[in-house]
Amino acid sequence: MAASIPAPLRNLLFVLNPVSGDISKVELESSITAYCTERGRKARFYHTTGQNDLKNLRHHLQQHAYDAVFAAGGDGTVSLVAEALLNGLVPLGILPLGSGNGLSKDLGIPQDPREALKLTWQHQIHAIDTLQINGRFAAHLADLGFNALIVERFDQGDTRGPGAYVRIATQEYLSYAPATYQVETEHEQWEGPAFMLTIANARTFGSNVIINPDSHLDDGEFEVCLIEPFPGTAAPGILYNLYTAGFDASEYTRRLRGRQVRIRVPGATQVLCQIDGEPCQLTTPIEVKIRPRSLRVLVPESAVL
Ligand SMILES: Nc1ncnc2c1ncn2[C@@H]1O[C@H](COP(=O)(O)OP(=O)(O)OP(=O)(O)O)[C@@H](O)[C@H]1O
Repeated sequence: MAASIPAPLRNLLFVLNPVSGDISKVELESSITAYCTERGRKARFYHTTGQNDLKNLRHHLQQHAYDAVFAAGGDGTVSLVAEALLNGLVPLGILPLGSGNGLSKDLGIPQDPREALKLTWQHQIHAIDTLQINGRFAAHLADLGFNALIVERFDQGDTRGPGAYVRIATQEYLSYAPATYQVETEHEQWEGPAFMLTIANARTFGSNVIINPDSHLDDGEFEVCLIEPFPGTAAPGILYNLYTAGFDASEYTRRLRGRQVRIRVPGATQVLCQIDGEPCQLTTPIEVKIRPRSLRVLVPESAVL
């Protein structure tokens, strides 16, 4: 992946989600300010509210000039800031504060937010692909099927963290009824029932599940990763594969690749989806398109994407 040698980023905006992570945002703001001031950078802060954040952030970015905008929050905040910066020259930085932090992991960004602050003065800038899913923005991973259901239940629940996610997944697994999908790329077609179907721009979920090994964020294509219904006896092997970059090793998994994909769900006009960790309903057929190299991102100097 080609990287450009960046000019120093002096004027920085930090978009903070006050409710993500269990770190004090007051302390975080003062440590960011101190860190930036020591290095001749100017830090400003923008707080999300959970209401009209995209529209309001876009308006703010039209009124002010920044050299980089950092998302300080979980996957939802990262996706929000990424969408606001889409197709522009200003790069996205990430201070991971959520429970998953998927895109930051795929970009090789340190998971300690104070370590990630180094990106303000030591970084490479890369341009990565993003996706358009029924007109909605996606930077990382989206799902139909089982994982979308778990993300929705998790979102509705009071408890956070990996433990809550595993508990919900275990409860839902026993009664889950897979839907049938028809997937059509510009190269091939596939039809059948699927336990889950991941629309993958990236490689790894925040849970460290590697759903799309050997993929690249700037290759101008994305993958549809399918896990077909499997007997309980196959579950440990599939799980092992998912944590060891062996997605393709199972007879119950397959991947399709393309720049444009249409997904039909016979009998359903609306389906539950999760996009970058946020649940939503999508009208069928679902149309997915790649936006090649449409987002500039800050990554550590040592990162290999
Ligand atoms: N001030 C706020 N009050 C309530 N909700 C907010 C506020 N700001 C943002 N949100 C909501 O927070 C969600 C995004 O959260 P985010 O993903 O950043 O953190 P998280 O859920 O803790 O992390 P993760 O997605 O990694 O689990 C969005 O649904 C957004 O609408």
